[in-house]
Amino acid sequence: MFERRQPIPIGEAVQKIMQYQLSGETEYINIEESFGRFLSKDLVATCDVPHFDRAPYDGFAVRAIDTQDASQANPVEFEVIDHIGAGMVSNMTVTENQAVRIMTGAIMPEGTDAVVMFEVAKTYEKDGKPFMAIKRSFKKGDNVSFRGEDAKEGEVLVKKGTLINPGIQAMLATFGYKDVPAAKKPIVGLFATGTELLDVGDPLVPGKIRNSNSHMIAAQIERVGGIVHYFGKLPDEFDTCFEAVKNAVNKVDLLITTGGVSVGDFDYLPEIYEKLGAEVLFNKVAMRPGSVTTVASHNGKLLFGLSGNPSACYVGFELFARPILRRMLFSEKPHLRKEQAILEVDFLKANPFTRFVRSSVFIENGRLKVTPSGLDKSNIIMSLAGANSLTILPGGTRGFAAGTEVDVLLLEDQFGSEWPW
Ligand SMILES: Nc1nc2c(c(=O)[nH]1)N[C@H]1C(S)=C(S)[C@@H](COP(=O)(O)OP(=O)(O)OC[C@H]3O[C@@H](n4cnc5c(N)ncnc54)[C@H](O)[C@@H]3O)O[C@H]1N2
Ligand code: MOO
Ligand SMILES: [Mg+2]
Repeated sequence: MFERRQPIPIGEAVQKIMQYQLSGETEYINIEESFGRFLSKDLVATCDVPHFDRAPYDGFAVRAIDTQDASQANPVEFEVIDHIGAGMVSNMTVTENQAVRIMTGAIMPEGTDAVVMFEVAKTYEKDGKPFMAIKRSFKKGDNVSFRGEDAKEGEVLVKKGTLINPGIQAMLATFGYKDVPAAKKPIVGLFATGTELLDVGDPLVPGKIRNSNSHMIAAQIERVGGIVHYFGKLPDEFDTCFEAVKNAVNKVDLLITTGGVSVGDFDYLPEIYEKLGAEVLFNKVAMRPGSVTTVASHNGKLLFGLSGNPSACYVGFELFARPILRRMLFSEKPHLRKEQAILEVDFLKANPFTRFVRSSVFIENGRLKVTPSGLDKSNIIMSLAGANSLTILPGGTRGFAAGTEVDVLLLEDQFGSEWPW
């Protein structure tokens, strides 16, 4: 029997999902493997950096007080009593008019409080002993890199949930994090449903198409930070699909299917959820594409029934599956980052529902601009390639003229947002 569905607002649908406090887990991984992972604990400075006062230049470590009378007319002379490079420690204590020849990175010798760069010192020997003279004065602290100037012990430097980038790798190493607390990657199960589906290597035959959704979503899952567990494709047969879904749920943290969620005669996902005894959170959302996106919960797991239509599937994943996965990766801003951009071209389709247009944002003269990345229909694949954003065009409108300021969700930005709608 044909079932008429009641669409719910997008924000409500997202909230219904986010109410499931799926918590992330920590695993300690070797720093060598941590690039591109998410921190599961705040990164705290375990020591001051640097942890000793040091020279930032090659030159001479001196006592500033001994330089105060130096001028063009009155060079001041220093006896050079030691010579150290980075990693070496002088055991001399510098007293009046003495200096230590010091290289960048070396610890400041006892008694010294300023560094004279080679460029401003004249070096010579007297009675076989090294000396240097300067014609200007220095203040205490001149050319010294102080203990703790980079970071202070105990400081929280990076929040949990942050993607580990090369700079964070440097921090982790600096603070001795041989083992890095990282968010365990959520395992996302994936089925593509559809009797029409061929594998990538199969030749085309009438009525059948190659399964592109599972390859697309696999990449989306990885982009978000999860691990894909692809269970394969399923024909539109109730019993086969029911058994497959039932067996898969317990093997993964979250299960995604594509196709078979609408009201067609071979769309079995709604009945599968019913037979499983799953609680359907929603089965229609006031949006385009992806209106048929259905999400259910079963045994504490979320089941995402994404549309079979490629663009609808793509958008459904980004709006509904991404945030809960990012939450499992400890993110405090798990949603797509929202920004404003200027619409570059007219978009004249009337919008009964809020529309998420696959689009391409770019910066021109310091302004964020956006243009659709191709045809805007939910069965379209090609517009996805150039999409780095989704333009949000609110429902109940008759289209938008070029030059209008619109909201965009950035697909490849790691900053995220707390709650964009
Ligand atoms: N009477 C109605 N018909 C439809 C409605 C509706 O409200 N009333 N909604 C339409 C909308 S909107 C969408 S979106 C689709 C959603 O359909 P399903 O999610 O049930 O998906 P399927 O029927 O299985 O497939 C739809 C379409 O996508 C192709 N497909 C499926 N899987 C893949 C894949 N893995 N790779 C590439 N392409 C795939 C499939 O061949 C179909 O062409 O329903 C509308 N109908
Ligand atoms: O769910 Mo359909 O994708 O609205 O276009
Ligand atoms: Mg269908």
